[in-house]
Amino acid sequence: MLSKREVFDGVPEEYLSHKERYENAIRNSVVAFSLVRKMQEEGKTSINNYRDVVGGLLGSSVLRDGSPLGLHYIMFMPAILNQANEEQQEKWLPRAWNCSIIGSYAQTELGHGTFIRGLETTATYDAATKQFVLHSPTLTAYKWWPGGLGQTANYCIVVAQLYTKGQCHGIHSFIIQVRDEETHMPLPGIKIGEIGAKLGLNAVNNGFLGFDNYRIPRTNMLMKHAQVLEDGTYVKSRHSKLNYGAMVFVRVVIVFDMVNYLSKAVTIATRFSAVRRQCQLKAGETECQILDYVTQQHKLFVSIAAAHAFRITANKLWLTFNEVNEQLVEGNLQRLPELHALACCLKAVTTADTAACVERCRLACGGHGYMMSSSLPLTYGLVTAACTYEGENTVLLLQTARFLVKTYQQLDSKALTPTVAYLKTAAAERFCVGWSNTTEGIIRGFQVVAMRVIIMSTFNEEVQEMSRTVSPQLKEVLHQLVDLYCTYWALEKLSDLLLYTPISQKEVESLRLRYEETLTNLRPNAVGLVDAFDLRDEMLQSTLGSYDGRVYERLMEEAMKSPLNAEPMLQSTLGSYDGRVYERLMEEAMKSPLNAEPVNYTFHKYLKPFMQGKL
Ligand SMILES: CCCCC/C=C\C/C=C\C/C=C\CCCCC(=O)SCCNC(=O)CCNC(=O)[C@H](O)C(C)(C)COP(=O)(O)OP(=O)(O)OC[C@H]1O[C@@H](n2cnc3c(N)ncnc32)[C@H](O)[C@@H]1OP(=O)(O)O
Ligand SMILES: Cc1cc2nc3c(=O)[nH]c(=O)nc-3n(C[C@H](O)[C@H](O)[C@H](O)COP(=O)(O)OP(=O)(O)OC[C@H]3O[C@@H](n4cnc5c(N)ncnc54)[C@H](O)[C@@H]3O)c2cc1C
Repeated sequence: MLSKREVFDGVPEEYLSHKERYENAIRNSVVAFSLVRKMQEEGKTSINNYRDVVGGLLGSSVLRDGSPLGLHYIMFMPAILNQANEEQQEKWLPRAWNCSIIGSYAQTELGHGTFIRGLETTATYDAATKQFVLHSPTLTAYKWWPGGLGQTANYCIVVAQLYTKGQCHGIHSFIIQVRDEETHMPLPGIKIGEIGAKLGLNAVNNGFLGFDNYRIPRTNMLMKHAQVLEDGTYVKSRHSKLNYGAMVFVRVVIVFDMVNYLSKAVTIATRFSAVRRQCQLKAGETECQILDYVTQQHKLFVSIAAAHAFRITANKLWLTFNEVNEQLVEGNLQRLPELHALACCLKAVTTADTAACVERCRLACGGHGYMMSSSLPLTYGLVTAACTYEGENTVLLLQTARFLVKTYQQLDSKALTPTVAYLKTAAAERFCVGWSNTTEGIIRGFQVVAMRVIIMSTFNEEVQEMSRTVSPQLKEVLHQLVDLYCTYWALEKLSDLLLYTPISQKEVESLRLRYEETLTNLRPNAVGLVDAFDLRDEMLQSTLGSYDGRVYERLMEEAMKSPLNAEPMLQSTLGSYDGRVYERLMEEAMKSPLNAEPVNYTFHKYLKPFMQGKL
């Protein structure tokens, strides 16, 4: 098994070229996902519960900047489970599950990502041959972004506008082979490659895909929800948005992902803050730990509380997701809009907050936080991408707003679904809720704010759940975290509270004092709280956050690994753009060294043996 950082004669991956990063990612991924296959064979993971296993691997040090095989598990397989009929699942799932085919998910195009009803790729049914003809009518119709598609996947789910009998029926999903299974060469009518270097996730091998009147069998349209019969008759789905199911699933999974990244970043920053001594609280004294500064506590402690809040929320969202999907199977679509709104809101809020908190953790570590070896810049690159993919955050919050406004408009005529029932209470109190500086008082205040602006999501604290299952000592600390999280956001959103609740100036002042008291109360447990995330050094991969606190020795050891300390010069930088966006993006993509060859050597050396179960 490859050791976690030994690649290319011991050169850490930060110093690899773009092409070497990809080749290294393939080597690491086939080894890592062979473990998943071994667990499958031993019955330790199944097609319905591999999320934790794959999620753990994708967040691990072995695949620290993503994996070309990630989308296979994250979207290709869930899309088959969610949108293929039984016959199609029998045909495709076993091959996907044992990785004898590697898939991706191709929805976004050069010209469209958010407005998916505007996608340009067409799938036109030819009844004479019982085939669909896939075509990219323009450059902007090229699929752009699908993970793993550049040089790795040989199949993918393609989302295209379905035409039959001269009529367009909107976007539908198709499973399409894009490369030869033996040679890995792109099939005739397929134009494919990778899109080039990105801010982060440079091991994911995001690709582009164009079709030139490419034919597939009718039965390659995923037909669980809608169908096209042999004569071209279109049978529509019970609900037009059931085809969006794969996106809802990934939005739910992303919330769990944010818990992992936020826990990692705040562990690194808190431990470093306990080791780092800088300046004196009183002249003549020894320099104090920077963790003793209230300003440092203000930067970090709310991230500890947020990691717990997000974990509780993610678990609750996962329960809701499974409940609603069980109801969908029984034909009950009643809670689908609520699930969509929840998944949109929580994906947007947790990714935006995590990106902000990870950046704050980096800033809290001074210059050492800016080092790649701290792992904080890499973590930021990973989480900030999540604000964009799987639905850009602004757009997803608008979806939630749309649902809340609609719910409010039906407040008196329709039973409310569980997660918006608070709107009834807030409405009943006619916004004149009395203010109290308690956790419950703050939550109620936000419910009133939400009621008024109908775009704030409310924060469901699971305090009762904690009091049943934890010791008095732990309960006290967890309550401190709850208090911290609520008072932090009450102070952050003070303008709303002042506008819409009767909070008084005196109460704001005591809220501020209470906030600082809570920081002080949490200080003695801060390192213990991040130790409780139980993240091994191998996971953190950080010179600043290692458990033993040997920060400076590690910084120097890592610095000495730079080839710059052994050689005079390294690569140059790339050219800039002239404003012709799509053509320039494609021209830049074609500069990638990966696109210079039809098939990278790692296919024959690693990927093919892995897919044939010979590794
Ligand atoms: C399993 C292993 C896990 C491992 C975990 C490890 C790692 C972490 C995980 C993930 C990270 C890694 C990789 C990420 C890969 C990312 C891949 C992608 O990015 S795939 C592409 C994603 N693209 C999008 O998300 C596109 C965003 N746009 C949309 O979703 C839609 O365009 C829209 C914004 C929702 C608008 O759709 P539309 O225009 O059709 O609808 P509207 O007219 O706005 O609304 C009409 C109506 O429909 C309702 N609705 C909309 N969507 C849904 C839905 N999904 N479900 C249910 N209902 C929906 C909407 O509410 C309206 O209802 P009403 O008001 O009643 O009319
Ligand atoms: C790392 C990464 C991996 C990805 N992986 C995949 C993948 O595997 N498969 C795949 O299909 N896609 C993938 N994507 C693409 C991703 O889903 C899209 O980037 C995303 O949906 C946003 O679409 P866009 O990039 O076209 O931006 P746009 O939709 O053009 O948005 C650009 C800006 O316009 C704003 N905007 C757009 N519409 C509205 C509106 N109605 N109201 C207000 N503001 C609006 C947005 O808020 C945003 O700020 C990936 C993207 C990234 C960054």
